[in-house]
Amino acid sequence: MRLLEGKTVLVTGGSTGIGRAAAIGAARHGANVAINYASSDDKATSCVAEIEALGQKAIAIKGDVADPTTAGDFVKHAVAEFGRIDVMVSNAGICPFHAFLDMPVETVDRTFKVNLHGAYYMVQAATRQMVEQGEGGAIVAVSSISALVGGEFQTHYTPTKAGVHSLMQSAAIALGKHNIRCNSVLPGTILTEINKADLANEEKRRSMESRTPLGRLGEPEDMVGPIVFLASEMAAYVTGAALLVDGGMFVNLQ
Ligand SMILES: NC(=O)C1=CN([C@@H]2O[C@H](COP(=O)(O)OP(=O)(O)OC[C@H]3O[C@@H](n4cnc5c(N)ncnc54)[C@H](OP(=O)(O)O)[C@@H]3O)[C@@H](O)[C@H]2O)C=CC1
Ligand SMILES: C[C@H](O)[C@@H]1OC(=O)[C@H](O)[C@@H]1O
Repeated sequence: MRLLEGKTVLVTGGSTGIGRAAAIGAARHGANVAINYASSDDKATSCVAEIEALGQKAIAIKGDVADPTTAGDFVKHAVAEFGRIDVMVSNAGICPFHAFLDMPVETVDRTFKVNLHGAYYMVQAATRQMVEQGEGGAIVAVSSISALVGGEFQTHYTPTKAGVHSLMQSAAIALGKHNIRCNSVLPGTILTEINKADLANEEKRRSMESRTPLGRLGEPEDMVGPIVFLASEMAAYVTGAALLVDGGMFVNLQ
């Protein structure tokens, strides 16, 4: 069953990792897709090519989500190409691991601006367009298990993921009257560029795996079903919800 037939889906941070998998997964479900990305031109181009090979339309628009003007520009390009938008997957994010006591101010500022402010501007720009269209829509924000638990080298990062989770709850209330649903997915540890260096430490990687009841870390593809589900009419009565996608890691305390 194709769950997003004829829909226009926007994905931020769609060049690699979870965003790329979500963009290609949405296309497999019948959507035309616009991706935003920051720097990986070749990967963005190849994502578009993969989507076109599936018989769907795609565009890639470069832009830093931390810049408040990027969001409006992204939505404008998508509407010019596809006529409307139906779904926004707000996914772009960074996690520059660093200790707390000597955390540079610039690292804190940048992480907040990309992960939280960027999500805010994107969700706002997408839903302004959806309200204008008058036919509802869906937002799926990529938060994290880190919205619920801490990380020694993520003191600047975990608050942004809690913020994204909270943004979806408040946006669900603000936008319910427009039939715009706002939900988040909370991935556990998914093997992508964001944690390649961190998980190159064999001991750390093994310890993360052993804490995961399903016995392995996640792959970007593991995020596709949950994101497509929340974006689709299958989730027509789901809003303000947060879906953990972590192989059971969160509940494994002892
Ligand atoms: N991997 C994991 O274990 C987990 C990841 N997450 C979240 O998932 C999301 C995606 O991360 P993941 O796929 O793992 O990481 P990747 O590093 O593979 O992908 C990050 C994506 O975000 C884009 N991006 C980064 N900064 C910006 C920016 N300023 N403006 C626009 N795009 C930007 C990158 O674009 P480009 O490459 O072009 O620079 C890339 O497309 C993040 O929000 C992360 O916090 C949540 C929980 C766990
Ligand atoms: C980047 C980390 O590996 C990843 O990011 C998250 O949000 C998860 O909690 C993991 O720590």
